[in-house]
Amino acid sequence: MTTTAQDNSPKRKQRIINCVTQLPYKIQLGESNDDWKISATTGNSALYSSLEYLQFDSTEYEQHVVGWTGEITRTERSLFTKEAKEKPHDLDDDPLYLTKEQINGLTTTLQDHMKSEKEAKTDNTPTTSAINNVHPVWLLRKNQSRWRNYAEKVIWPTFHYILNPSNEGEQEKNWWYDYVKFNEAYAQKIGEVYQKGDIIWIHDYYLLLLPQLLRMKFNDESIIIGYFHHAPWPSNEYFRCLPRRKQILDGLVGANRICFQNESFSRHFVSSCKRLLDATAKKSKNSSDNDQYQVSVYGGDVLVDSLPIGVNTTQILKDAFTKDIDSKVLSIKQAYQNKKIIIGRDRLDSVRGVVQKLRAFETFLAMYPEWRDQVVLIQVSSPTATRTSPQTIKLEQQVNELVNSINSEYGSLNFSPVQHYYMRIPKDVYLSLLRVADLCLITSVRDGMNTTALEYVTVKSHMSNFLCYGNPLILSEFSGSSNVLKDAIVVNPWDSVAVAKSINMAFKLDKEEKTTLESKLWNEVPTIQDWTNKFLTSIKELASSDDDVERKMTPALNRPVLLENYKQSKRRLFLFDYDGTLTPIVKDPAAAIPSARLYTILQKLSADPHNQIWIISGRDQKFLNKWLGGKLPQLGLSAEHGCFMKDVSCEDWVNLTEKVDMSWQVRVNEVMEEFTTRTPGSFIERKKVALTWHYRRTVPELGEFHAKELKEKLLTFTDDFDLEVMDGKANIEVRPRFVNKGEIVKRLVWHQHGQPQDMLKGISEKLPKDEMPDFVLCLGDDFTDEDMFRQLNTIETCWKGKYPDEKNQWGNYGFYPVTVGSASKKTVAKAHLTDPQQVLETLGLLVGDVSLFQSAGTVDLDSRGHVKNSESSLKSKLASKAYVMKRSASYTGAKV
Ligand SMILES: O=P(O)(O)OC[C@H]1O[C@H](O[C@H]2O[C@H](CO)[C@@H](O)[C@H](O)[C@H]2O)[C@H](O)[C@@H](O)[C@@H]1O
Ligand SMILES: [Mg+2]
Repeated sequence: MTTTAQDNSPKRKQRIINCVTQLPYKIQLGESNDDWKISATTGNSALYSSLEYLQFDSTEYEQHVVGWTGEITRTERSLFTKEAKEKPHDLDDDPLYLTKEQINGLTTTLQDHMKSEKEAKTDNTPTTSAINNVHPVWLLRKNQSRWRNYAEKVIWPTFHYILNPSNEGEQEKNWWYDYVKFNEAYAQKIGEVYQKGDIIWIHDYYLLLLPQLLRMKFNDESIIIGYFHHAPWPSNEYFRCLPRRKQILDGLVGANRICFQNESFSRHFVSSCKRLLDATAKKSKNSSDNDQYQVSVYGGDVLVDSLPIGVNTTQILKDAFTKDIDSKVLSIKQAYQNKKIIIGRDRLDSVRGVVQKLRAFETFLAMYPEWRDQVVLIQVSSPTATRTSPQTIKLEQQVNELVNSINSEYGSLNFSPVQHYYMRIPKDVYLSLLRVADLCLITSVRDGMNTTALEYVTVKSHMSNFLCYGNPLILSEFSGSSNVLKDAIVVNPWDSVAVAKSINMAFKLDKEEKTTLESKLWNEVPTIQDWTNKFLTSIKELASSDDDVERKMTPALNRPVLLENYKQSKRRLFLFDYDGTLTPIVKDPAAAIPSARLYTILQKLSADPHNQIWIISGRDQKFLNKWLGGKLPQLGLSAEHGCFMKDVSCEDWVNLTEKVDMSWQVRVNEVMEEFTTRTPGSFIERKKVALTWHYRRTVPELGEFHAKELKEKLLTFTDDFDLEVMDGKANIEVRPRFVNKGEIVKRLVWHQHGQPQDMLKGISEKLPKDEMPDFVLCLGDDFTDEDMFRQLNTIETCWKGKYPDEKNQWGNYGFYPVTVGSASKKTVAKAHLTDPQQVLETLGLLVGDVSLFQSAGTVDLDSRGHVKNSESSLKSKLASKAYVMKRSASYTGAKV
């Protein structure tokens, strides 16, 4: 009998790679080249407290934080250096050319900072191990805020129901390219950090492309990616206004789980997937009894649900009830003796509802004269990054006018009912305001989750010595937090009268009523610990359940790699299916004709003597001749799923089924006729060899039902004739079994590139490899195209055995079998493109019509966001060297 030894080794912690838009630090360069100043950033308090929790308190997880450094600036004092005095403007837009040593030094400073934070949290117990889990994403290009433009100026407004007047102009296009690069820089950094088994957790709308990018990069089915969307998700009516809506959804659905702040945001998201990506979704309930959806589309089997973010209630209470804050509260109380205090703290942007709040307060003073002189509204509005934009300036003016008009109407020489502070306030002042408030008023017209509301309820849950326990909260129904704090006094901020009435009602609540309200509300505040653990637990469950289910996700085609390989190859073969690949599927087969764009691209591709292009279609010769052969004679054509072939620059077709008995056509036609009569809208397409029964124009349920029946009937006799009955896209097609698209592919690859074909001769596997194609892009949407992909895979396996040392720099032979359609579809292709539009974009990229950053791939970038080793990267490197020399000279006083 054997006994198993007990495993006493410490359990390995689950590694989490947490990807945030910006590291939780503000980074500044001081007097000298290595004088880094690190301080905490403001904003995103809930997310950063989750990072802190994972970093310092969680015993289950080992966290690695990947984030952009944010704009690296100079400290105020360093502006007074000799150089700064001489050339003040130079330093203002200092592009911060950093040397490798400086980058390493800064990384160490960040790690050390994290280490000392940990020591402070753990009561100064020195941390023995180094903390190597901050991984900065470097993007040091001039105008560092460029990386924010698309997210903040295009996505953010749309997600908050603000439509930009313009569509895709040049400027917006450049913003988009920077957005793509921003995401790519993350993919690259994660590539350096990732270990098999890690969970990748991505946060918010700056990183919407990252999930799919990671899938492309790792090409590893077991990789687990979770995404949490902190902002609101708009209804499809708004979302679909984004010119890049498809790319955005495509990027996102690379995740295994996509989670929102509440059910309506997840519902909107699913609706966008259904409408824009033709997704299907199954709805059920998750363990918290919230709606969850199993979305099948690009990246099939994506779990979509909601989990409202929380706050660190323990820490808030610890920070809010200190002696120092007691005295601050007292002084505020004294300043407004015998007055009720309403507080508000919002960012000053158009969706936080500061204007609505002021209007409601004005209405309140007008409607209830008894409260005049008895109430003060302390409104702290913090400036946003867009402070200098015309919209924010206009908003600022509007707010100032309202404040002045309320104060002049209802104030006096020694009292102003509105105290407006347009500034960021320190945490202790903020906590003092929460404590001192008799009422908190939140009137945002749209937000994801308003953490002020959660923090206020937390502070009011504490039996404070200033008798403000349970003071009420008025909360906008448009705020994400109203889905959580269901027992707040919920108002419509657009209805000033209703808000005014609610303020009056709130002031009249007696102690008991307040206590009841607060005790309910307090139970509704989610904690950050809970939120973090719930999110990660469900992601882990997803990871383990995936082991049981046979699930395969085909990554999106890595277009930058394709482009690079294309450029470096000399014998290129293109194998294109037609319907559903080069043209979108339409109701009438005769209407699916090539677009002008397709012609241009095919013309450009075939103009390159290194390229050979073949269209391998289920269509008949007549159709292909008319629309492709006649107009682009330089293409090779194959009709009826491989029954016929016409070589490049040749006029004659070869019939590969010449010797086949066609008597079956009569019988098949009879059966199809019978079904056509029974199914209104259906029709038969009679080709030279194949017969196709189409039911796209029928009542869908009836068409599908009869298609199934027809197939069963045909299968009863087609074996006798060695025929194949194929389920196409809303069609049933019958043709001889021995021909298929794969046979054509075999013939074309095992062939001396560029030489005429002898269609009736067999293939030779003895050809030298350097005479055969070194780049094959094969695209198809249907299951008949799987034969082509399978054939390419077989040839690749064969070459692996024959030419193990002749792979290219990407570790393959330049074969790209790519399916057009969803990532979840069963396929033997190695990658997918979503639809014919993406196909044209990809081919456009190869012929130079489309920018590399039109959509995401996985491009290696240098630390300044240029494509590695590109011309701009080299130029920037030289400029950087010169700049660094100049700078060190100015520090040492030397002349350059
Ligand atoms: O191999 P392909 O080039 O993709 O051709 C496959 C079949 O395509 C055509 O039918 C399909 O496209 C039509 C136009 O979009 C659509 O109306 C129909 O429902 C689809 O099944 C064509 O008519 C068939 O002959 C091809 O076999
Ligand atoms: Mg097709």
